[in-house]
Amino acid sequence: QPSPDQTIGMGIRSYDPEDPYCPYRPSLLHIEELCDSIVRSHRDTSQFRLEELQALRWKLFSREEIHAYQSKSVDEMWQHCAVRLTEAVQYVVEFAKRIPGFRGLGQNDQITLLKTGSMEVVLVRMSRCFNTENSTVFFDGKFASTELFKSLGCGDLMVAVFDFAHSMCALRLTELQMALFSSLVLINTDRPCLEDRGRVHRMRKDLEGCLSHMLRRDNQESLQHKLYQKVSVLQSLCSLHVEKLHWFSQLYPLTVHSVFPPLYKELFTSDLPSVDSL
Ligand SMILES: CNS(=O)(=O)c1ccc(CNC(=O)c2cnc(OC)c3c2cnn3-c2ccc(F)cc2)cc1
Repeated sequence: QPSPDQTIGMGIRSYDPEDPYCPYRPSLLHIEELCDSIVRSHRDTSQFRLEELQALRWKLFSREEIHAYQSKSVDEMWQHCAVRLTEAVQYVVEFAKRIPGFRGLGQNDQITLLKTGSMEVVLVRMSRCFNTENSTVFFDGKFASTELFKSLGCGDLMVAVFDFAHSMCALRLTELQMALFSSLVLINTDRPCLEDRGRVHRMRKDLEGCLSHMLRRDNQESLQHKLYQKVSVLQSLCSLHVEKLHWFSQLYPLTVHSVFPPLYKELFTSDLPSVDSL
């Protein structure tokens, strides 16, 4: 029997790795603590709670409001979206910083992982604010369909972004599953120019262990390969975004150079990243 001092509260035994009766294997306790930390970080860095987005889901833009967006010039609408996208990325940067171990990585590796992964996590998170019943996404305080983004001149990109959000909704991820998947999208050992790949790999193994443990616990192992299949779609979406940005910057070099948010430029153009914007 466990010694009395190991029983706290409602008969829950404290964790003592030396105790043969210990209910937790160190790895299981570690996994549960890691999951708690990651889902808390995800919640704290998602600008809206799911209930808030749910309550807003039928707040649609009027014809006049849509027409006003569609009447914006290409560069005006690009500026507007760049600001929104940068805001979403800033929350992802904050999420990354709270992933246990992330701040232990070298500064350059943190920047490399964010430069290549932050947009991917923004796209994963967009499924939280996507209404599959009318294919609208929460943008600027109301729900909008792809037609609102017409003046961007990136119809194919926006359709792909909406389709991806739709396909993520179909997986019906819990916040914990989305949080763990988002951390795995960021902590990716295949990113180019990583200096300490081994350290990223060790973080990733822990996170993979968390995801597979939680999928097993929820009896949803089939989700595992569906999630990993999303990674290639994410990467092609991000390449398309960078391609469109390159096309836009050819047409409006001054807008990108002097009006776009610095963080947006550092993450999505070939300018060398500077630390202070992260
Ligand atoms: C992520 N957390 S959340 O609480 O669910 C949450 C959800 C939504 C919003 C406010 N909407 C957006 O930010 C937003 C909505 N739709 C987009 O695109 C359809 C956005 C957004 C930001 N960038 N882009 C975007 C632009 C161009 C592109 F190629 C890819 C993505 C705030 C917060």
